[in-house]
Amino acid sequence: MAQKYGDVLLLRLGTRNALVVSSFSAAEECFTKNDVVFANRPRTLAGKHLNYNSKTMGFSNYNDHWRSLRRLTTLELLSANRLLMFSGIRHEETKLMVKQLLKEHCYYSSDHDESDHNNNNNNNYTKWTRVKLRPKIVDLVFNIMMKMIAGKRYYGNEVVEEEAKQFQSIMREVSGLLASSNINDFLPFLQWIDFQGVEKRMTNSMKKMDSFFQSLVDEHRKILERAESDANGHDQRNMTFIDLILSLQKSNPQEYDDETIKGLILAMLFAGTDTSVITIEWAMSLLLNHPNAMQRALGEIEGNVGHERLMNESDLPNLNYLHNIINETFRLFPTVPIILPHESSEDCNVSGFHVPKGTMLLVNAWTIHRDEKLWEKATRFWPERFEGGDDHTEVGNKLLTFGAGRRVCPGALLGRRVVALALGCLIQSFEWDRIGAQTVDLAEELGLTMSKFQPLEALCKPRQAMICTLNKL
Ligand code: HEM
Repeated sequence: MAQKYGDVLLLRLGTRNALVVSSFSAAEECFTKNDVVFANRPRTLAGKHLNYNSKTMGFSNYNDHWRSLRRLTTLELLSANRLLMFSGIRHEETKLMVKQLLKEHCYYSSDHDESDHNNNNNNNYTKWTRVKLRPKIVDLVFNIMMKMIAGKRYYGNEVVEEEAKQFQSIMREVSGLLASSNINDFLPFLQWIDFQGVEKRMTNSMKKMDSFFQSLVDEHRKILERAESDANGHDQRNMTFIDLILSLQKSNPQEYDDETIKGLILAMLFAGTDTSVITIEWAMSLLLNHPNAMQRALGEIEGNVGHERLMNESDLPNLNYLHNIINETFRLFPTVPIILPHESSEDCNVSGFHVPKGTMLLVNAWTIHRDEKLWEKATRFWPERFEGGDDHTEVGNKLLTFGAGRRVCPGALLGRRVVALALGCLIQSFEWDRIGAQTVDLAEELGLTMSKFQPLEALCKPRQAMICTLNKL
């Protein structure tokens, strides 16, 4: 049964109600006036398994504990100060991605030999080559996350082969299962159809993942203990997220137990990787279809950074147009088109509707981001619309890319940095073009996250002005 009132739809799905919100004003009402009521997440099949115990940060069924876990995440792990400590990792990994692209996709022209290359002859690389960008970005983002979490890289070169293979296989398995359980999560009355199959496979995969994460925690615990018993008592390594929570565990073992650490690793990997990868791919696709915007972004980077070095995070505050491109990408292709479900903990009122306790809230960010009443020329890619403001301006606030209210994404700052750094370095280092005259197809793949249906393939070659710098990376 369904009741509709303006852009708000109340569905009764068996024992479950869902409130579907497609207007900014109704969404605002849910996340401001009713923020406390909608602070919980519903119990979903994926959530149940992405959940070590009732405490785990992330997706569902941890409603009693989310406040303390959010505090840990936002204040201890993903705060601006803490992120600054890890900026070296992000810079190093982005540099490695650029280096790898250069190695795999750039050739010497036939009339130059290796010595030209060594002499940094600027005419060496003249050929356009085809690049499948998504695998490169996946490697980059996973490596950044796992370096910050555990000090390990599992993709590309310089990895411990066996461990990396195991990690990659577990990630593939769990991602596949999460994708297959999504429809059941949104339409719970369908769960009986494949409930047994999906649930059984999920239990097995989660066991594998649990033991993998436990071995990481044990390894870090041993290293910390060894460092403490060392005569100097100095640990020379860079701290990782696991180390940071293990040190909190000492003073508060009940709050920060191993289950919490594993739950946090899991939440960060599943909430923080796909989302950033998808955004970078959409942004590059949009820029290929709008070469003038690409040119303007390049001009801004060249003006602020030059050609003598690869851009880094300290350049980001000067690159307004790059941020405008990213905001416009977030607007047109929000990675999480329907914001992760919230649930009402008591009866409330939204846009004149009586919403019963236990109703699942589904906010349609995709529709709101393309609402003509809210955005001038709403379907047009026009980064300039964000000019003269930042995310706290009126326009910026209409973006629901990271959700809103108490459960707003705690990784927004990190996500934005990773996207901006990767995109900026790709624009600065390489020339990009479409394959053929056709524009890049912007069809979307349906799912909990909204990736590009056709993975992006493009032509690339190093920028002449950057060759010297790139050869030195
Ligand atoms: C472009 C990048 C990203 C996008 C678009 C994105 C988007 C979102 C959205 C829409 C939500 C739901 C918010 C709500 O329900 O109101 C969310 C939640 C979450 N995100 Fe992100 N995210 C990104 C990056 C990250 C990163 C890098 C991390 C962590 C390392 C992260 C961790 C989380 C977690 C843990 C939650 C659940 C929060 C809770 O339930 O309280 N996200 N994200």
